Amino acid sequence: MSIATTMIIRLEIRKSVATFGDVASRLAAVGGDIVAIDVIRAGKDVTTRDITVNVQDAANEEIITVLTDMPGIKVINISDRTFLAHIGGKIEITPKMPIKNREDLSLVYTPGVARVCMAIAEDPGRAYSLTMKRNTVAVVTDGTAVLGLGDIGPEAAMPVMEGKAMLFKQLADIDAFPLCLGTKDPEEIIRVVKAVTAGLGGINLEDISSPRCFEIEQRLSAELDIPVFHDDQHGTAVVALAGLLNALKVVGKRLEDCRIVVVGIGAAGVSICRLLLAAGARRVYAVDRAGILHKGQTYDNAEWSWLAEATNPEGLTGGLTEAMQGADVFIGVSSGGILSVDHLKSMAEDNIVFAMANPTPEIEPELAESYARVVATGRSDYPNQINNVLCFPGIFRGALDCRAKVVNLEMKLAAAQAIASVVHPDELNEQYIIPSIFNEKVVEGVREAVIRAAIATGMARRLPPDISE
Ligand SMILES: NC(=O)c1ccc[n+]([C@@H]2O[C@H](COP(=O)([O-])OP(=O)(O)OC[C@H]3O[C@@H](n4cnc5c(N)ncnc54)[C@H](O)[C@@H]3O)[C@@H](O)[C@H]2O)c1
Ligand SMILES: O=C(O)C[C@H](O)C(=O)O
Ligand SMILES: [Mg+2]
Repeated sequence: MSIATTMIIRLEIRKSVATFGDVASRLAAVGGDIVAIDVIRAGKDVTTRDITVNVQDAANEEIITVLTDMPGIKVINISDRTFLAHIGGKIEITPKMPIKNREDLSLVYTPGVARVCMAIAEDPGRAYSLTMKRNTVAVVTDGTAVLGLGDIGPEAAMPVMEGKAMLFKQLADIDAFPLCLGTKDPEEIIRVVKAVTAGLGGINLEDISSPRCFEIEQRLSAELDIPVFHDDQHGTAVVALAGLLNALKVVGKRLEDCRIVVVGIGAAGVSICRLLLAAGARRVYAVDRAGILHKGQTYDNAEWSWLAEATNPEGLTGGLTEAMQGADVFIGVSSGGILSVDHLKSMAEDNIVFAMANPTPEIEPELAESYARVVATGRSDYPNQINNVLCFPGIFRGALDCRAKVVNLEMKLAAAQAIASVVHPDELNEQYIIPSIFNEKVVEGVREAVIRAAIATGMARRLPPDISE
C-alpha cells in the first residue's frame, strides 16, 4: 500500500493543442484525481492553471511523466503538500517573553541571570524550577529503525523526530526537540545522552533498532535520574494492550484464554510480549524471521532467550503459517505486506488483527476486513489507529509532573487501562476500539493514571497539586 498525497501542479495549457479535459483524463488513467482547479492566468491561447491532484505516492512519477509528455502542456511547477509542510522543518524554539529594553535585558541576561545561575550552582535541584528542564524532553535516535524504513541515518530520521516533537507540544504541552545522533555505537550513544541531560526532564528514545535498543535503554534508565522511555518498545506495547483489551470486549473473549501471535520481535514486539504477559496473557507466540521462538533453542539475543521460556507453552515450532493456525489475535510490528488472506482464514472465529507496521501495514486493511472481526493499523487514515502517539505524550506529562525517576511496569499497565477506558462501553464496536489521538481525555487520563501508579510504587518525587494521595 502506498501513501496518498496531494500535489499542486502549475500548468500552461495551449488551447489550440490540448484541452483541460485531456489533462483530466490522462491523470485519471494513472490514478490522479483532480480535486481543485485555480485559474492563474487566462490568455487567448494559453491558460495557466494550478490543479490540485490527489495521488498515491507510487504514482507521483507517472503523473509528472504523463503531463510532461503531453503536447500543448507545459509543467511550470510541482509542489507536493507533504513536502511543502516540511520546508525549513516543522518546529522552532520561541522565547517566552520579548526583550524590549535594557531592563528586560538585564533580567534575562547579564547581570540578572548570574544570580539565578549561582542559585542553581548551590542547589542543582533548582534547575527544575528555574530552567526549562522540568518541561523538556529530548527525542533521541540514531536513525537505525525509522518507522519500518530501516537504517536510513540521523538526517533522514529528522522529519519523524520533528513530528514527535510537534505531537509532544500539541498534545501534552511538553517542549521536545530532536537529537539525531551520528553514531550507532551503544556505548557512545549512552555517553552522549548522559552528557546532555542537564537541561532535560526526560529522554524519549525513538527508532533505535533492536537488540541494541534494549541495552541502551536499560543502561540509561539505571544511570540517569530522569525517566528514559523507548517509545517504540513501551509506547507501542501500552497502546497495543489498550486496543486489545477493548477489542476482546467487542468479540467477547478473555485475554488469558486467547492465542496471541506477535510478529516482529524487535523493539516493539519484545515489549508487547512482555506487557501482554504482565497483563495476564498465557498463550503468546513470538514470531520473527527465525520462526516461532521456542524453548530448547539458543538465541544470541537475551530478550529472545527470555521470551522463548516465557511464551509458547506448547513448544510450537515453525513459522508464521504454523503460528497463525487457530490464533485469536495477530499483532504485527514487523514489516509491510507479510500477512496473507490465507493466514487470516486459518485463524479462529472472531479474530483480531492489529497490522501495526508503518507506513505499510502487514496486510492492507481493506483486504483484512472480510476475514477478521476487528482490524487496526498504525496509520491515521484508517479506523482504529493503534499508534504510540496515544501513549508517549500522556506518559511523559505524568512522569514530568510527578518527577518520576523511571517509567515502570505498573505505570505502563495503568496507562494502557486509561487509554482503553476512554472508549465508553456503550461506544465500543469493531470500528472503534481505541480513542482518537485528538480526544483530549487520552492525555489527561494517561497522565493521572501514570502519576497514581508512580506514587503507589514510590517512584514519584513530587505530588502535583491537582492529585491527592
Ligand atoms: N503503530 C505503532 O505505534 C508502531 C510503533 C513502533 C513500531 N511500529 C512499526 O513496527 C515495525 C517494527 O518496528 P521496531 O521499532 O520494533 O523495529 P525493529 O527493527 O526493532 O524490529 C523489527 C523486527 O521485525 C522483524 N521482521 C521484519 N520482517 C519480518 C518478517 N517478514 N517476518 C518476521 N519478522 C520480521 C525483524 O527481524 C525485527 O526483529 C516498524 O514497521 C514500525 O514502523 C509501529
Ligand atoms: O512513528 C510512528 O508513527 C509510530 C512508531 O513510532 C513507528 O516507529 O512506526
Ligand atoms: Mg517509532
